[in-house]
Amino acid sequence: MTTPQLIIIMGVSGSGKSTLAVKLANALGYNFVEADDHHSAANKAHMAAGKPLTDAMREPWIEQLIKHIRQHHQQQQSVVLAYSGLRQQHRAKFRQAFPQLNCLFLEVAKGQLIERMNQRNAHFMPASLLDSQFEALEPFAAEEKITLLDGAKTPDALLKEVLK
Ligand SMILES: Nc1ncnc2c1ncn2[C@@H]1O[C@H](COP(=O)(O)OP(=O)(O)O)[C@@H](O)[C@H]1O
Ligand SMILES: O=C(O)[C@H](O)[C@@H](O)[C@H](O)[C@H](O)COP(=O)(O)O
Repeated sequence: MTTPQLIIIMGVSGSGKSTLAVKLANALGYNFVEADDHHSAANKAHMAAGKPLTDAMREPWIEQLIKHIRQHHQQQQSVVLAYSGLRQQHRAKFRQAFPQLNCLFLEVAKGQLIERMNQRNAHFMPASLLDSQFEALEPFAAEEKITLLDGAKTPDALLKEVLK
C-alpha cells in the first residue's frame, strides 16, 4: 500500500491556487480540497465585510482542514489542497501532521491580483483585502522547502512545470 500524499498549493488570494490545484488533482487522480469550503460562516462574513481574519479565527479552520485531510488519507486518498498558507505557525501544523507534504507557492504581482480578483464573480473575498493578505504572509524558512512558482504563467504552463 502506498502512503497517501498531500500537495498544498499556497499563495495570497487570487494567485490561482484553486485553478492549479484542480488541474493538478485531475492530472494525478488525487482528491481536490478547497480550504475556502471549510471556513465558518462567521469567518466568511467577516472577510466579506472587508475585515481580515485574525490568527485566532484561522486556528479552528486549520484544525478542521487537517482533520478533513486525515479522513481522506485514512481512505488511502491523496489530496491536493488549495490553501493560502500565509502564517508560519499554521504551515508548521500541516508539516507536523503530514511530514511527507509538498508545498508550492504561487507568486503574482499585486496589480495582476487586483485584476483577477475583480474579474472573479460571486466570491466572498473582496480585492480590498489584498494588502492585508501580503501583511499576513510570513516569509518561508529554509526547512519549509517551499517550491516557488511564477503565478503569472498560464495554468497549463504551471501544471506542466509541477508535473515535471
Ligand atoms: N495562471 C493564471 N493566469 C491567469 N488567470 C488565472 C490564473 N490562475 C487563475 N486565474 C484566474 O484568476 C482568478 C483567481 O483564481 P483562483 O484560482 O480562484 O485563485 P485563488 O484560489 O488563489 O484565490 C480566477 O478568475 C481565475 O480564473
Ligand atoms: O487569511 C487567510 O488566512 C486566508 O488567506 C484566507 O482568508 C483565504 O485567502 C480566503 O479564504 C480567500 O480565499 P482565496 O484565497 O481562495 O481567494
